[in-house]
Formats: sequence, C-alpha cells, structure tokens
Amino acid sequence: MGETLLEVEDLHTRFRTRGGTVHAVEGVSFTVEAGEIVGIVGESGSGKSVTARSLVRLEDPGFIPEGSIDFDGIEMTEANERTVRRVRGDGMAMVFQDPMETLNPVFSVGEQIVESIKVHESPDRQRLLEYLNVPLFGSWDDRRGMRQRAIDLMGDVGIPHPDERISAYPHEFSGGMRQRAMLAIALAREPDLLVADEPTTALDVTIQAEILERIRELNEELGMGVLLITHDIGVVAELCDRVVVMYAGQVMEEGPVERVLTEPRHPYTESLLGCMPQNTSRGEPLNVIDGQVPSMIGEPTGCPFANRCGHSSVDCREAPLPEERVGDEHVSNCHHVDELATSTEVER
Ligand SMILES: Nc1ncnc2c1ncn2[C@@H]1O[C@H](COP(=O)(O)OP(=O)(O)OP(=O)(O)O)[C@@H](O)[C@H]1O
Ligand code: NI
Repeated sequence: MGETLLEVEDLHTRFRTRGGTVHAVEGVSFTVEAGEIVGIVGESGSGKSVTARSLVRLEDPGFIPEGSIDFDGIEMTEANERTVRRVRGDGMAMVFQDPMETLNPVFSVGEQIVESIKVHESPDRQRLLEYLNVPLFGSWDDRRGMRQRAIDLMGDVGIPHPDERISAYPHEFSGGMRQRAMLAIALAREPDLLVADEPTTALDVTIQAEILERIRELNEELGMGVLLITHDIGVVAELCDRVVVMYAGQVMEEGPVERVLTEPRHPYTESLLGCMPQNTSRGEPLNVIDGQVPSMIGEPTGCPFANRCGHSSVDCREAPLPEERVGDEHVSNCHHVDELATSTEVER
C-alpha cells in the first residue's frame, strides 16, 4: 500500500434529459491506493454506479463536464478510445450486479474467459476481432495454455469442476455461478483495480459471503486494489479498508472504515447506520430516513441532506459543503461536525 492507484478529483457526471440536466455526480473526490479495498456506500440514486461507470468511461449517455480521473498516471477524462480500451484490458476491470450485462449468451463461459485473457495480452486484438468479425486462432500451444489458464481462473473464483464446466453456456449456470464467471473474466485481465458494482446484491446471503470472501483473498494474494460499490454497510464493515459515503451525487464523509462506522461525523452517515437492521429491535419496521431525496435536476445549492437533517442551519442550505478534517484521513463535509463529536472526544 501507499502508492496511489486511482485519484478522482472533483468529478462531475451529468445527463441531459427532457426534464433538465441531471447532476448525477457533483464534485466527487476520493483515492484508491494500490492493494486497498475502498467502499462507496449510499442509498439508491446517490450516484454510486454513475461514479463507477465514469471511471472506465462507460458514463454514456452521460458526460463529464468537469473533474479529473487519474488512473496510474493516465487522465481518463481526456484519454482517447485506444487508451481507454487498454486500461479496460488490463488496468481497471469491472463487475456489475447483473452478470448478463457482461456475459454473452452465445459463447461458452470458457470461451469468454479465454477471450478476456487474449484481450489482456493484446487490447488492440479486441478491435481487430470486432473489425474482422472472425475468431483469431493462435498456435495450438497458445490455445492449450489459455484453456488451462481459464480452468485455473474458474477454480480460483470457486466454480466447482472447472474442467467440466468450461464448455457450459451462461444459461446453464446459476446466478451465483454466473457472478463467479464474470469475476473470472475480470480477473483474466489481471487488473490492478477491480471495480465491483453491487457484485453480489442479487444473490442469497451465503453465496454473497463466499464471493466477497474470494474477492478479499484475491486482494490479499494479488495485491489487487478493489473499489466496491454497495448499499450494504455490513459488507463495508467486513471487507473495506476505507469508505466513501455518498448522498445525492456528493461525498458526505470519507475515512477509515473503523472510524467512520463507529464514530461517524456526518449526520447522513449517522442516519444510514441507524437504518441498519442490527440497530432495530425485532419486529420493528426498518428505520428509514425521513424526508425526500432531493431532485438531481439542476445545480444543487448547499448540502443535499439539509432538508432531512436534524442539525441543518442557514449555512447548510446556502453555503457550499465544507471539507472538515476530523481525524487522520477522516473527512466530513458537514458544517456541524462538532455537534457529532463522540462522547469520548468531548471529554478530552
Ligand atoms: N442514463 C441516465 N439518464 C438520466 N439519469 C440517469 C441516468 N443514469 C443514472 N441517472 C441518474 O443518476 C442518479 C444516480 O444514479 P446511480 O445509478 O449512480 O445511483 P446508485 O447510487 O448507483 O443507486 P442504486 O443503489 O440504486 O444502484 C440517479 O438520480 C439516476 O436517476
Ligand atoms: Ni447503482
């Protein structure tokens, strides 16, 4: 750790719609160090997925009017198509909630993993393949080696009997197995950073835990950085080193997981923690934060959480978000951080 892999600075991503311009991501900054697992957490619609997609330039039909995405020295917001393809080929790999978004139903899982290995070895080949519209054959040894590598990768992500299942098609796999196959495709590229957008949300709890555990092991074994998008604070607590809390397209709080989750210094984080099932007695309905998520149309003023927040003042409604350093690498973008100081800190 210690080397910055990804540095996002003041990222803005917008969508033009008939109803006006949607400000989906509004001035988001964060970093991921090599080998680190960073979580982005927030309610539905807070801009997590748009942030993730913007990193690999999949924001289309949106656009990035402002901000910088520095990945390993490459400015992604200005990179040409070829560079973007190269980064996706072996720098930043993405897995999504819905594996069918990535898996192609007409090719076997094995073929798709092999294809990903080829793309990793030569990102330009991808373009050639698309252009020629025919499969390219390497030497027999190449093909045998890649097939074996695909089998190994399937084993790595926990697909049982990979040597038999390599010829299976995506529809022959269960949801959990598809998610693993997608992870194998991503890992075939030996990425420095894995961007995983709710990779296990659709799966049952046991399978979810297994896959997340696998991601953690791969992070440890390969030193692969991970940016994990989730709305599940439990997942963040278990897996992440640092967390970025987002709301309405903006960062509310950011810091080491053990600090942010035990001593939140932003009312939004506090409310989010209050909504966790563990903090609600049995039989009680799940807490939900009162009030409405603001419309994302048009330029926001003040703190987007102000209308739902018990601490809100005139500053909150009118002034730009302050960036308050509240501890080592712990930042809260709130005017009222002092009111949220933990009791132990007040005593000091
Ligand atoms: N193609 C689009 N056109 C217009 N608005 C969009 C588009 N894609 C996303 N948005 C808007 O951007 C905002 C952020 O959406 P995003 O999908 O990033 O939220 P999220 O935090 O990932 O939520 P979830 O937890 O539900 O996945 C939302 O208000 C959404 O409606
Ligand atoms: Ni999302």
